[in-house]
Amino acid sequence: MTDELEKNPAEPIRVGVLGARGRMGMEVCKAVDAAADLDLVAMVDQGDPLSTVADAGAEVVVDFTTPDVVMDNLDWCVNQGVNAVVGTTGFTGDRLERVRGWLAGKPGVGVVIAPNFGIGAVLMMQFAAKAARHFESVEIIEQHHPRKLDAPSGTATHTARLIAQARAEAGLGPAPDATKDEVPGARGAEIDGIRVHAVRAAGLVAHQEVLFGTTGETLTIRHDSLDRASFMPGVLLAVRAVRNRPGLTVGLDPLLD
Ligand SMILES: NC(=O)C1=CN([C@@H]2O[C@H](COP(=O)(O)OP(=O)(O)OC[C@H]3O[C@@H](n4cnc5c(N)ncnc54)[C@H](OP(=O)(O)O)[C@@H]3O)[C@@H](O)[C@H]2O)C=CC1
Ligand SMILES: O=C(O)C1=N[C@H](C(=O)O)C[C@H](O)C1
Repeated sequence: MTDELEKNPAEPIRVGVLGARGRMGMEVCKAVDAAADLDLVAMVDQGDPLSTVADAGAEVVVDFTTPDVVMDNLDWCVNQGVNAVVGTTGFTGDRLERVRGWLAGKPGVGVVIAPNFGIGAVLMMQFAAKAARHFESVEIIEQHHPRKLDAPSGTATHTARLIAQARAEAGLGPAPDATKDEVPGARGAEIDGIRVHAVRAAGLVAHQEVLFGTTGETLTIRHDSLDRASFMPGVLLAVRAVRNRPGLTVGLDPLLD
């Protein structure tokens, strides 16, 4: 039995990375390269043809590009029958529906899209959703490095949606707020009725606070990614799982259960 296993070791998963020269892409290439059960077969960035991925026989593509290009990348992957793990932001409900539509025509293909691959960040969102029904007030403050292209963050948007859903299920109305917005934007953006504030400052990586308030008490749930290495255990978990999860998986939560 041991001999058999030694003669036929499981084949490494062949992985291609899109956005390979970006901040996250470089970290993913390093993590995939260091994993014995994964084989980094393609590194694609702006200007490189996507066919590089197919030519290299990638079974799983990891996409950390930009919201502008990720849908075309994903459409291509699904069409080619390549599984995808996507960290790129910008996934509205409408976009997710389009991805589901593509996957309906390719039943064997799996796609995992997660707004945040940090295990602590996933827990922070779960804790926030759990706390939401107990507090009349809630605001989200996300803080990121100043080279981030989008605001608010995908994580903040996802958290706001989870909180709004929990508040609706608990029968909570809008959070109390008598303030008149003297300067547009002073009270932040509103996502599903939840206020979201985006801070950009040098020195930051990716951070989020969810501030809850009710009579005589507040609760702050905070998560800090201090290094992009924090996202790698979640990315690798998804890379290893996606081939066995046909269809669309949104968020890392089902992979952690
Ligand atoms: N889900 C999660 O856990 C996380 C998600 N993110 C998200 O990931 C995305 C990337 O973030 P980050 O790495 O910081 O951004 P970067 O700008 O550093 O990286 C994006 C890379 O994608 C490249 N690119 C642009 N267009 C294409 C294309 N068509 N094909 C291949 N590559 C392309 C860019 O090239 P060029 O610079 O030449 O345009 C760049 O090298 C963002 O949406 C961010 O919010 C980030 C961290 C964690
Ligand atoms: O751009 C980033 O850096 C990050 N993007 C993701 C987001 O928008 O939520 C995840 C994390 O916050 C880092």
